[in-house]
Amino acid sequence: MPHSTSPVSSSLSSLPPFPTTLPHAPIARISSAALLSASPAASAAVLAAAQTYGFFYLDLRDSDVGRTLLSESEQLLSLAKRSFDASLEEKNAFHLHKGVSLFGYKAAGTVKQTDLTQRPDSTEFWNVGKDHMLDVVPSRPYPDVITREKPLFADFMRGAHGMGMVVCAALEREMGLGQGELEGLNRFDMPSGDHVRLTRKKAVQDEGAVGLPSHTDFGSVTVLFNWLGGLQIEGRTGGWEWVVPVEGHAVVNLGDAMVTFTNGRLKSAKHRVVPAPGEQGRHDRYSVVYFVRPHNDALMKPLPKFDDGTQVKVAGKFQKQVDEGKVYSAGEWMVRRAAQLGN
Ligand SMILES: O=C(O)CCC(=O)C(=O)O
Ligand SMILES: [Fe+2]
Repeated sequence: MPHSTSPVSSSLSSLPPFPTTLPHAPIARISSAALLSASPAASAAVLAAAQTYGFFYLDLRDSDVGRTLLSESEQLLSLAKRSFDASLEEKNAFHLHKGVSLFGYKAAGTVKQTDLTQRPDSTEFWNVGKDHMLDVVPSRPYPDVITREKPLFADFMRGAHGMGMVVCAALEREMGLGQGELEGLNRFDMPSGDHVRLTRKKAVQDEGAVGLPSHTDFGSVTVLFNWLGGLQIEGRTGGWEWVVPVEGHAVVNLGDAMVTFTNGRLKSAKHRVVPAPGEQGRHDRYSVVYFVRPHNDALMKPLPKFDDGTQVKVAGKFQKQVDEGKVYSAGEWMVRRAAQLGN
């Protein structure tokens, strides 16, 4: 592909702007080019973000890998539009199986409620496994609209996972870890829970609706593309702050596995999706997400440097067994966490 420095055209510019009056989360913007060249300042910015908000914007306009990801995220956005257009009956034929596997279709209204209002979520997903698109394991069924685009998924997955590894490498440098210590827990070529999630939340009919209830991601690194507001993170004083989509940037956040590996030194921030505000709410809201997860055989325990005989609490429900000395493999952990997703 010829080298290009021109910005990737984005569908963001065709949507109404995010209202200027709402509070933006003041999260850092970090250059992908700087991170790819192991810049100390960019690496330090990643660590600072990982210790405070647990979220940052990754500028993808300034590197080849970044620009490819931007262009593929746009292609996956149009695929998402086509794939959700099928009837509910057609989509439900591929529904995920609660407590067994995360992959497949998830209808709106089936995510476990965590918000005080206990209202059903209003977001649909297609969770498409990395192992299925890269032939690491035999694939489960997906609709044709997805299987036809296997090369696009595979390429996007490789690039997004690679960006996750660039983030891990920065954290290794900044935390005095061995080179590859975090990366080695998230192998792309081994069976894992890594996947692309396409989401759709239909244009707002009810402003009190829950897009996605508050949660933490349970893997290592999440690389997220969205085009309309709605994502919020818990600010440092406890209130919700808006993570506003920024042209040419992905939103990156850490999940619970990184909290476990570093025994609480890094943060997996609580976040949620609410209806897009103002004029934006008149449009269907989509997101394209890549979840880097530890490979299935990785052990969910602190790295030697951070192992002091105790293990910090994440996702309370399973803590009792951990306190009693149980070490989960990532594979077991994912199945248990997936059970919380509802069916
Ligand atoms: O759609 C978004 O902006 C966020 C989605 C999200 O948090 C998730 O799928 O875990
Ligand atoms: Fe999330």
